[in-house]
Amino acid sequence: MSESKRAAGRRAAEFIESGQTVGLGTGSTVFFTLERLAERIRDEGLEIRGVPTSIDTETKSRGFGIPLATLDEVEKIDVTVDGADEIDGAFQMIKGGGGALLREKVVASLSDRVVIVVGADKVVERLGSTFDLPVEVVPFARAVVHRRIEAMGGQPALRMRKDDSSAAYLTDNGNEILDVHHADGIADAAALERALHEIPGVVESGLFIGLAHAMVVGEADGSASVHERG
Ligand SMILES: O=C(CO)[C@H](O)[C@H](O)COP(=O)(O)O
Repeated sequence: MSESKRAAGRRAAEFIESGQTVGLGTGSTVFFTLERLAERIRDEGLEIRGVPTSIDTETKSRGFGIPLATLDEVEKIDVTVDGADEIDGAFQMIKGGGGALLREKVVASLSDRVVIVVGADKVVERLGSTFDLPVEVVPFARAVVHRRIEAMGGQPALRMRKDDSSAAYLTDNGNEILDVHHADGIADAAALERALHEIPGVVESGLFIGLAHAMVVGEADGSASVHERG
């Protein structure tokens, strides 16, 4: 599993060129991109500035010595490398397993090119078949959003912290996440995305439609293949 993530993450770092502003996604696959970018900065003098999509990525990037910028300091992003929880043949994705979906979507929307790095197990025929859809919600409205999503046929579950505090997980933005199960998967991701955004209290959904330009798929044998969206 981590060998496929490593292969994809490191391969994507090879596409980055000096002078670029680079969106830095979140997760265990992107970790390997950060690792390889740090090597290239050290060994080749690669000059980039990274825009992190989470506090976790910011911390890791600083540890690797990658120069960083905030969205206040950049007008656009040349290329973003990010992971996904599922991606289908049309390059539609479920993201947000790591809770960073809102910042990830903002950064992706500002990027000329978005490269998704995944292990082969993340490529699916139908979104929602292996992973529940994260939806970021304002805590005040959580119960209302929960009921609205249930009425739409989803089965939401409040994401909890992984310690024993019995407290709800909070995103970097102070919001909560409902992980929504769809028993038969998601038939029409674009329609669901539109419907979710019509619910007051929904901050963002983990459906990423039309945002990815390429995907790098890593395999357990350490190889990786690059696929461009048609
Ligand atoms: O969307 C994300 C975080 O919000 C991640 O990109 C996604 O969860 C994939 O993570 P990993 O590379 O650890 O499997």
